[in-house]
Amino acid sequence: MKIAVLGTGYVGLSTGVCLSEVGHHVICIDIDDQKINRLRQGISPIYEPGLEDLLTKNTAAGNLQFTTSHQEGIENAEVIIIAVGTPQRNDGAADLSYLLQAAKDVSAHLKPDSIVVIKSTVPVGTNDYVKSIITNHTKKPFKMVSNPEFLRQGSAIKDTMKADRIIIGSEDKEAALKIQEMYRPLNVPILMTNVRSAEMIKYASNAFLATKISFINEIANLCEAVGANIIDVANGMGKDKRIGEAFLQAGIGYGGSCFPKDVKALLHTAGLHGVDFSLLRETIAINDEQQKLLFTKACSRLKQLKDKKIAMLGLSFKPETDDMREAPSIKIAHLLHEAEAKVVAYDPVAKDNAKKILGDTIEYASSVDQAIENADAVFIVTEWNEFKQLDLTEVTKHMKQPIIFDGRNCFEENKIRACSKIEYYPVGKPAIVVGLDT
Ligand SMILES: NC(=O)C1=CN([C@@H]2O[C@H](COP(=O)(O)OP(=O)(O)OC[C@H]3O[C@@H](n4cnc5c(N)ncnc54)[C@H](O)[C@@H]3O)[C@@H](O)[C@H]2O)C=CC1
Ligand SMILES: O=C(O)[C@H]1O[C@H](OP(=O)(O)OP(=O)(O)OC[C@H]2O[C@@H](n3ccc(=O)[nH]c3=O)[C@H](O)[C@@H]2O)[C@H](O)[C@@H](O)[C@@H]1O
Repeated sequence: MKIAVLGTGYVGLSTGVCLSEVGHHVICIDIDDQKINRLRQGISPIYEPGLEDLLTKNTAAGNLQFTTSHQEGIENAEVIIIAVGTPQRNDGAADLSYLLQAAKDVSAHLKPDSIVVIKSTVPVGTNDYVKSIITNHTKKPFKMVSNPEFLRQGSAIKDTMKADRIIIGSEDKEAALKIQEMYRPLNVPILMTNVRSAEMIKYASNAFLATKISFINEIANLCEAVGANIIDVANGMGKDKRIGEAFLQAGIGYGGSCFPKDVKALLHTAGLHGVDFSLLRETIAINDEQQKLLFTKACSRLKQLKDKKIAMLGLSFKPETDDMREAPSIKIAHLLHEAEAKVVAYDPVAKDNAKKILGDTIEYASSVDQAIENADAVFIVTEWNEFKQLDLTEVTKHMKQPIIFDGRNCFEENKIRACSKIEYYPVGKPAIVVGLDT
């Protein structure tokens, strides 16, 4: 099948690469010529395990092309997948400006009877709106399908090739069947729905997962207050199949390019329709507080943060990505900066993106050792494997005070107790102090 994909972000690129891998002819279009130039050289503009290999392989095989020309990309495509960004507007609603421009780009070049697929996350009703825009710009017949995406950054290729489900929303049976056919080689369960249900499934899924995280974070805070252990509690809850083990990891709140914006967008949609979705307001409020947790704990332990050296380990919103969008590290760095602490951060891959947001409010180390040297405290912000494997005895030896605030519960109790001197503050578990009087 000949497929055009608009947008080479996480979603467009992963989709394009995976569809080419299963034998389709894919041309990816982006308005960013630097991205397209890099992609043509086989360089991925994002850090995503496994992506570059498939990119090089399928480009060499001639299944995968890149262009900045909408005409070149769209004019021969049977299926046109729109995967442009839908960021957050100031009022919480989804900003559809990229999508609307993409719709115009599509209408200018589509060939008759092609299928336009919206993969971007869009509020209920947007597919219908886009359909009316394309109809206003072209007389050529076309069909629309809503096909939201559920991949996670850091495992985008695996999530696409082995998805739990594919949602195909359309009022047109023939178009739905053609998209089902396009995905058949992936051998993934497919659910056909109407367009509005497909749009809602995406937001409901993200909002539910975000709420699950806020719930477990509140339970963790309560565990700390009553002396319970969140790891055991989450384990015990997760064994119940109705609850499930996934997304019960307590920490310092969710971040990323989607949960924060999608929860707010759903709340906005609810408001527009007179539904008071107060649960989502709480999900957001709990998350905002949770992102301050390490700072609050450090204030209460160290009293005065002015001129204290804090080593921040991790900047990206989660491991295996260099994405800094809505990362908890941003709020933490701002709070520490306001408190006049000296922050030295290390992240295996997110340094360049972090610099664009945090500038010189913090310093950037090029290794863990450099960050922790003479630090008054370490904040573990992202659970990179590199940090989980740290030798805590070595780490604490190089610090001014052996105090660790672990926002991601990276270490087992026996590893911490093996240190000769440490003060270790996890999330939702009792603090551990070894070899010190506090
Ligand atoms: N990042 C993720 O993990 C996931 C994102 N989504 C949703 O997918 C959509 C895309 O997200 P990302 O891939 O993260 O976006 P992104 O913002 O990283 O990339 C979007 C790309 O689209 C390009 N673009 C904008 N207008 C264009 C046009 N008219 N023609 C061609 N290219 C154009 C931009 O230059 C950019 O490279 C969003 O709606 C997002 O909510 C859904 C599931 C997962
Ligand atoms: O719509 C999207 O963009 C995507 O959003 C999330 O994917 P992603 O943002 O890549 O990352 P997640 O692995 O879901 O993590 C999101 C945030 O939640 C946090 N999290 C996750 C799981 C958990 O148990 N605890 C927890 O605090 C992570 O640290 C991270 O900050 C969803 O998991 C994807 O299904 C969805 O497609």
